Order: sequence, then structure tokens, then C-alpha cells
Amino acid sequence: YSPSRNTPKWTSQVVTYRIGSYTRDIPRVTVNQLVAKAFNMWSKEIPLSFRRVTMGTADIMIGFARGAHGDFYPFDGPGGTLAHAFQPGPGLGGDAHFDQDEHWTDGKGIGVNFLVVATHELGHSLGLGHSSDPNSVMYPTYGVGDAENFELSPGDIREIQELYVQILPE
Ligand SMILES: CC(C)C[C@H](CS(C)(=N)=N)C(=O)N[C@H]1Cc2cn(c3ccccc23)CCCCCCNC1=O
Ligand SMILES: [Ca+2]
Ligand SMILES: [Zn+2]
Ligand SMILES: [Zn+2]
Repeated sequence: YSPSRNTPKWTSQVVTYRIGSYTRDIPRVTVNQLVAKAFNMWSKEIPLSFRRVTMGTADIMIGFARGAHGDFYPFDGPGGTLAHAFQPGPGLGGDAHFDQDEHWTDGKGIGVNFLVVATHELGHSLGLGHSSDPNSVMYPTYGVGDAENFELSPGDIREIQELYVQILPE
């Protein structure tokens, strides 16, 4: 979802998130850690912080689902679309869903690297669209690159700061 220029963004200082469902491929505590790591990738570049809640509704609801799962974007089984996320807003806005039919990995085994995909999805949850730079986290297709020292590209940092860092008038 590459939203237009006047993309919505989170206006609160703190954005809450909740992980509602998990995958059998990775231990829960590892999913929690990788989600926190994906949030930190972005939050270290902008004046926005994220807080995990374990009950009630959160701004960003995160979960794994397969096939049709209650929004207009049913998943497609193994391969194809790996996940999707909605741009900032109420309700479904900001939510990130991961296709349970993928084989998810924490980076050690073979499979779809959860940290890489989560960082991409949270980019959407923060209001970013896609990038044409294959080195960008926001490139439309999944590529692992070197998952070892996986980090945001300079373009990703520029894009997120353009959205969230107020350039004060001279
Ligand atoms: C960038 C991701 C983390 C998130 C995006 C989805 S989104 C909404 N968050 N931008 C994604 O899943 N892209 C597909 C795009 C895609 C590639 N192919 C496809 C075949 C069918 C359907 C989709 C695809 C060719 C075959 C490879 C299939 C496995 C990899 N899939 C992808 O890269
Ligand atoms: Ca899929
Ligand atoms: Zn969904
Ligand atoms: Zn995307």
C-alpha cells in the first residue's frame, strides 16, 4: 500500500501495540523480541516511542492469520503475499497481519525471515509506501540480503524522518 504524499501519520508521542496471535514456527518470546527489534529499527530514527500492551485494544494490532481473516485482504497460502499492514489510523489502521501459511524463521533456519518482514510491515504501519531501491526495507518484494546485520537503508531513514521529524523553519 503506497499511500499518497499527504500520508496519515501517528500524531501521539507513544503508539501502543499488541501481539494477538503467533506462529508455530518461532517461540512466542522470540516473536515478541523480534517485533520489539523491528519497532526499534524505526523508533531510533524518529521522536516516537512504542509500548507493548497485553490486553485491550492497541493502536497497532499484530497477528498471524491464514486465508480469509476478517479484512478485505485474504492471504494466499504459502508463498505469494507474505504479510500486509494498514497505514496509520483508527481501527484497522496500523495493524499488521502475517500469513500463517509461510514458514517463518528467526533468521537461523531456512524460511521467511520474520524480522525482515516485520520491519517492512511496520514501515507501512507508520505510513511509508514502497521504495524502488532494492536495498530498501520498503522494496515491494522480499529479499533477505544479509539478514545477519540487517538494517534500514539511508533511503528508509530519510523517508521516515521526512514523515516524523519536523524540520523547524530557519
Ligand atoms: C516485501 C514483503 C515483506 C511484503 C510484501 C507484501 S506488502 C502488501 N506488505 N507490501 C510481499 O509479500 N511481497 C511479495 C510480492 C510477490 C512476489 N511474488 C509474488 C507472487 C504472488 C503474489 C505476490 C508476490 C513472486 C514469488 C515470490 C513470493 C514470495 C515473496 N513475496 C513477495 O515478495
Ligand atoms: Ca502467502
Ligand atoms: Zn489482514
Ligand atoms: Zn509492502
